[in-house]
Amino acid sequence: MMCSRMRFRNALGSRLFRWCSRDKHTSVRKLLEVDGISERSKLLNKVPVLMGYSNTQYLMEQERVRKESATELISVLKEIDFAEISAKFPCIKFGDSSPIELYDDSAGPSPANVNDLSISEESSLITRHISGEPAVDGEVCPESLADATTADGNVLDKSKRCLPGEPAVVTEACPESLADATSPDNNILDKDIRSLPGTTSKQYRKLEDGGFHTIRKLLQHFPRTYADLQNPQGLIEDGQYIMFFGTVISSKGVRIRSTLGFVEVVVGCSIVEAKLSSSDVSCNSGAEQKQRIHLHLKKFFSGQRFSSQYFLNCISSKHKEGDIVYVSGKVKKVLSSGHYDLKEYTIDKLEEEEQQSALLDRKPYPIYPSKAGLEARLLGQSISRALKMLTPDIDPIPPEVLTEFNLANLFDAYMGIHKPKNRDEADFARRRLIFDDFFYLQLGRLFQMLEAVGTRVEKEELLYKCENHELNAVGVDQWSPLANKLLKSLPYSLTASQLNAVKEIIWDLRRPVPMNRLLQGDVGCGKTIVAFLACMEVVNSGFQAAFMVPTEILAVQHYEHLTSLLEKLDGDECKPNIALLTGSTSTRESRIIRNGLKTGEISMVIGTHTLIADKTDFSALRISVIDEQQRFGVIQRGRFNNKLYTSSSKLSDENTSEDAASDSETFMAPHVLAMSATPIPRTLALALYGDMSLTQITDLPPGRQPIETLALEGNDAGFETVFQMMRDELMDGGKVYLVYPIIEESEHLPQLHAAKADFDSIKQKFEGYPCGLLHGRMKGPEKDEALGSFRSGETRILLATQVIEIGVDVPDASMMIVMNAERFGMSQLHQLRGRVGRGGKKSRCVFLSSTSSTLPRLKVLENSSDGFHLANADLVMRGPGDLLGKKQSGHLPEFPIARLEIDGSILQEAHLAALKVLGTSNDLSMFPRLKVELSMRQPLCLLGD
Ligand SMILES: Nc1ncnc2c1ncn2[C@@H]1O[C@H](COP(=O)(O)OP(=O)(O)OP(=O)(O)O)[C@@H](O)[C@H]1O
Repeated sequence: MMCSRMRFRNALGSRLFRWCSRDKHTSVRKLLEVDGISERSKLLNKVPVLMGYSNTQYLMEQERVRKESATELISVLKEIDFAEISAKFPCIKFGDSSPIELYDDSAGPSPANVNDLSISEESSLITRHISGEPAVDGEVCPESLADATTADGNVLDKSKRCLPGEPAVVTEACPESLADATSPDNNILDKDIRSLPGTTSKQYRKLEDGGFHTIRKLLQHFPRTYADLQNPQGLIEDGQYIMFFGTVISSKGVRIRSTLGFVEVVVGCSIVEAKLSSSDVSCNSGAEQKQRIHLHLKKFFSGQRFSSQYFLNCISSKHKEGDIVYVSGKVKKVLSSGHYDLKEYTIDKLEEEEQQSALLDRKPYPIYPSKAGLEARLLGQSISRALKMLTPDIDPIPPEVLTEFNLANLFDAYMGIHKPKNRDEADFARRRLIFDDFFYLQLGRLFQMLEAVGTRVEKEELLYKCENHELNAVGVDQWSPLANKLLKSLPYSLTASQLNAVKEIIWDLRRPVPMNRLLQGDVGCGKTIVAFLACMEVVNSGFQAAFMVPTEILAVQHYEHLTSLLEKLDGDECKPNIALLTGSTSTRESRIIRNGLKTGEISMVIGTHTLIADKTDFSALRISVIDEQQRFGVIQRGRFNNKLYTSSSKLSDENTSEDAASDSETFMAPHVLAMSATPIPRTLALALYGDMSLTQITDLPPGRQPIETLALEGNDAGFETVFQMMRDELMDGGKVYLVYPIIEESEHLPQLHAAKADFDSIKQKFEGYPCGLLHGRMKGPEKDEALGSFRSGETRILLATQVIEIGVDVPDASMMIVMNAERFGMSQLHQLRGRVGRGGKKSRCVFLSSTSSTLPRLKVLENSSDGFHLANADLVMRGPGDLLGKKQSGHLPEFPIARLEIDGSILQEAHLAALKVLGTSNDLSMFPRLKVELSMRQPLCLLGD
């Protein structure tokens, strides 16, 4: 019964809509007369408007899609017996609110005049808008809804209408600050794409499929480049996509038959046909010959309604004779000469006269990157419409910041990037938008830091220290006794930047929030000792330290290094218990070590990935050091960071008071010190590790001699030279690394030298100098043995693969030869080169390339030993993706417009601006719009309330 009623209503609804669109239908006439409206055109206009749509077409499309859901809803509502519910559940009160008034009387008949279906649909439309739901297919957000009144009488002001997911919609429910913050202007950008005017439901769907769900998304689809609008020179060929400037000669609508018509705009423009050569006697030499051509822009319309002469005239009247326009599209020659059809065209009118004359020369025309197969035309049109929605006060950044940093207002920036008058304007706009990318990243990070600090004074102090970096330090005299002892026992003095790094890190360790710091420095600058000192600081306080490295070789090396340093300390009582845990550690030994970590007997562990295994538990882990952190995936780093310590029972030492441990710290996540020798330019590091503090070691230990670098072609002569150099080095008491790209020879890559294959021949060639072999396929102990022998001098030549690239430290190794060096990236070669020159002996490094064509790239390394310089060169040459490798670049924040390699200075400014804003208002309460914007862009940021 109910089903048949629903079917009937559905049918009635669709019939009504069909009637509405039909000419001269007698039933419609009757219906109109009943309602006192006697003209079809009036009905056609009234019905959709009453229902909240701008015209009949939208209404019909919407009706088709929503037919089922809307009608079902209405039926269900009608089936509800309110009287019965009231009787059963007295606590439920049905309000007697007045009907929802959408329009005042002057705007049209009262809703009572509208048939049942449309009232209900209208109500449901309002309900959806009130609840923040986006419009459904075909709905064009009715402007009149802006002033709608909710059922309980609250004014649903357009300015207070919140977006889905925002805290409140109705004025009363909005917290004050957010009510201000969500002012209409602030919200325009995050409006649903379906609020874009003049767009059909099909177009909405296309835009949504392309990922353009909001106006912001659309506006942030920036031009890839700009084309100079100049008429083409030379021959125009069929199928070319060309832009033209010209004047509208005519625009007319032609009705072909009752259901088909077209509008044709004819644009005349002059093109330079050819540059005549000086040999052409009839003309001035080099003169340009202009030709007048006509472009025919045709658009077809089908259907009775759209092929009416009236409709076609309306469309054609948009373009007036004499209008100066720029058009673009695919040209197709037609029969008469000088005439072309323009397909898939866009046509834009130049608005003002001065503009026209200025722009006739050169107006940058935005070329958008394609996305999800969307036609350029739809994208361009939609962006233009979105721009029209903007108001000049959309900018959440305070004007004083804009002035100080010489930035365009956000409104101008969007206008300037999409519709620039000239290149300068586009550049200025771009600068502002890049600034935004960086600014919110910095603001979020600093905001989070401040949130973790208690009082206002502390916050201000923190901000001050962020501005004045050198103040975040703990003097050596305040370090823990263990750290101090280790420092004093070192056979060398720390360099200035090593010392500053330790001071900065210890300052962080004393704070009640987990440190998240990146320690960066060039190869061989001495990061390891800095991390050891930080570990000793927490170990001294009764906590544990974990040191994770990417390879076993490195773990063993660090373990041996640290234990040998600790052996030299006076007094046994304070010596911490250090363990080594790698994949090669025997099961029995691993069990003992894990147990020791769990009970707290072991204070520090050095190891590989085994440290993040589930079964490794700590009693009181306070610092996690991740060496060569770029070698670990983000997930692995996260797992390591998340090893929360579970007990504070180890806080036995009296020094705990100095560490200011409080109850709240008991379950604090460990401090994280990540280290990297891949010299990432500061700008890139800031962006990549936006949430990390950065410490850089900028100097090398004293006495280091620059490594002499040579790039040679690996032909016979090249090899002869290199082997002679090697002989000299060995005779001089040096040690030599021979680095190979592969272990064994490969049929597929015959040009590559292989470590194993060369072993015997090198042994023969350098008789008397023992050789060793080291590669990734060897077992842990074999590797240790090979490296140990080389370190001790038992072997003088080590044939190795790139396993030695990271961290291997044999201070008296003095020469390196890299075979097929072109196979390695620049930063990688720089890392490899860093394995020599780590002691006082003058060292040499030779890069052999397979072909002469790859030599120039290697020659760059001859001239620079500065890792940061090389990384910058690499960054500019290859971009951040290649420089960082897959693992890291995949986690670069997405910047819609900024290019890290060239926009570094703006990042620095954005950092200063963020400090300034937070200095004015620590919790951003004075800048509510900024706060809302930040939460939109960085939802993970803890934004207080
Ligand atoms: N201040 C210093 N003075 C003299 N030698 C130092 C100093 N600091 C560290 N060293 C020594 O320099 C060598 C390189 O140090 P370390 O292994 O810590 O470098 P690193 O920064 O980790 O380099 P890599 O990235 O190549 O691993 C070591 O032999 C270390 O003992």
